[in-house]
Amino acid sequence: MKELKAEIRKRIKEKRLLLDKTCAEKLSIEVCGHILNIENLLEFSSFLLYYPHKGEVSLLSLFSFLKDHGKRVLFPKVVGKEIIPIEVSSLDELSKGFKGIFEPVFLSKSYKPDVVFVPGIAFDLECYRLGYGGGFYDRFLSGKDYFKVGVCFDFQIIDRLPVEPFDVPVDVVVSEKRVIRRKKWNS
Ligand SMILES: Nc1nc2c(c(=O)[nH]1)N(C=O)[C@@H](CNc1ccc(C(=O)N[C@@H](CCC(=O)O)C(=O)O)cc1)CN2
Ligand SMILES: Nc1ncnc2c1ncn2[C@@H]1O[C@H](COP(=O)(O)OP(=O)(O)OP(=O)(O)O)[C@@H](O)[C@H]1O
Repeated sequence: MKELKAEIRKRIKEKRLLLDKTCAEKLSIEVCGHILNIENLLEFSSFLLYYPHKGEVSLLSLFSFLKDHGKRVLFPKVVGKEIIPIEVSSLDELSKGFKGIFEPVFLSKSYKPDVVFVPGIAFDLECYRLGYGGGFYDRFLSGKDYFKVGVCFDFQIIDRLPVEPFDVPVDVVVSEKRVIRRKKWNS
């Protein structure tokens, strides 16, 4: 299982590095457009974004949109093995933290998000996710009722990922081409 996950991580990370910056920016704007079209999304009031790292989809264009609509915007801060969501009023409040990813400087203003945008190396058609392997998001999401939006470029979606008991699927996966909702057994 571990080897299979590692092999998929390597393959997709290589593809992601091939994407040029201009193209990634254009596709990121398309992904943000699909996100804003998710039904009822703007009825939620607090949103956990992430700062793009190593070729991830950038959601930074959503930052001012959400602020202008009176929403609380949070960014993850890594403390030990945990992710702490911290409110950010301006992107100037971020500086390089864990693995060189921009994160809030101060450990203040931690709030519970309603919506969590989840970065990933790969997602599958059942909305399972593969991350860097630290288990940060698995731990953060387990047992919580956040509305979870997986965010990626379309080439990061594969048919089926190997799944372990602690893996937490997202409610919807959004790429520039697709919006995939997780099927619920009871609906
Ligand atoms: N934008 C973003 N923020 C995030 C995550 C994420 O995946 N993306 N995380 C999700 O968990 C947490 C941080 N975890 C991370 C774990 C590993 C690496 C990383 O770059 N790993 C290198 C390994 C080499 C090295 O040691 O630098 C890599 O895989 O290339 C990044 C973030 C919280 N914040
Ligand atoms: N709910 C949890 N509680 C405790 N440990 C966990 C939990 N979820 C995952 N882990 C640990 O994290 C390790 C990595 O998990 P996994 O390979 O699924 O990471 P990932 O989802 O790819 O990474 P990330 O979430 O950091 O992007 C697992 O081997 C497991 O030991």
